[in-house]
Amino acid sequence: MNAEAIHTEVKAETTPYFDAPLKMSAKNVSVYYGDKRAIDDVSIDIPQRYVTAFIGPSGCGKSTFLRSLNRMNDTIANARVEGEITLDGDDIYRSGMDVVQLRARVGMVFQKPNPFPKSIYENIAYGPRIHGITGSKAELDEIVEQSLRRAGLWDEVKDRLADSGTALSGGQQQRLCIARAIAVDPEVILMDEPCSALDPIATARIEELIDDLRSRYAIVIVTHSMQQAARVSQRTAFFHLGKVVEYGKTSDIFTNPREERTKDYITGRYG
Ligand SMILES: Nc1ncnc2c1ncn2[C@@H]1O[C@H](COP(=O)(O)OP(=O)(O)OP(=O)(O)O)[C@@H](O)[C@H]1O
Repeated sequence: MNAEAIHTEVKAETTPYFDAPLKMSAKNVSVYYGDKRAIDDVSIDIPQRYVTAFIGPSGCGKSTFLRSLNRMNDTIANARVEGEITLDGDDIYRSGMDVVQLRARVGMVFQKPNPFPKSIYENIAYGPRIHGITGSKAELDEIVEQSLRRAGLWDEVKDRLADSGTALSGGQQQRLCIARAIAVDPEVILMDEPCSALDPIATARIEELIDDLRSRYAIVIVTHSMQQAARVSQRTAFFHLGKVVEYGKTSDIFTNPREERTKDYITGRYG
């Protein structure tokens, strides 16, 4: 293999920003709501087994961009995505892409915990069942237990799996939603301000959980809390007015930002 071929191969497997395997890549992505451009020509790579935080002032497009990573914007009538987003090199917007399957591979956890109004067990079992992941009841039981264990909820709910998911505390509900995302064996988990409705203790548990989960998944988290971004993420992208102003190692973004606008934001001069 010549030097150029080796270089190309390495580039294909790692992000240009970091020496980490690449999971998703967005190139020249713009997102419109009708005529309004909410995301303007964003290119960013999401590495495997890292937590990537999206920070930035309200309305700068973090959630819009996050939703474009699993085509959740498709559910918004006037939203339109331009550019290319790949998952393991495969264009997720290509024709013929199975969007239901994509959303299992790239799961999502929302700001407000949203368990189904069903039992704790059914909240987890529903996804594997509709995706045909499992055949027997014993296998399904196993997936339910394992997902709840990974989400750090098993010990609290193992004796009440038939109770309604909505009867749990807010923090438990959010861990249930994380368990529900895990149950369909995702590769990427998108989290849109997952702690904003939680108290500090429940928040700390979710943050610990995120840290545990990153050994298996690529995680992307939108957060308004810079302390949270600094605590849980290894990579941070600073969004402003629909653009990514700066993207890099979290420690660099918070201690040594290159851009004046990043510095202003992290020092609380605006936002
Ligand atoms: N469904 C929608 N229809 C029209 N405009 C929208 C829609 N959703 C978001 N927008 C607009 O797109 C821009 C980006 O919004 P977005 O929610 O992505 O920002 P954000 O950075 O996540 O904000 P926040 O931190 O407040 O949640 C904003 O101007 C917002 O008003």
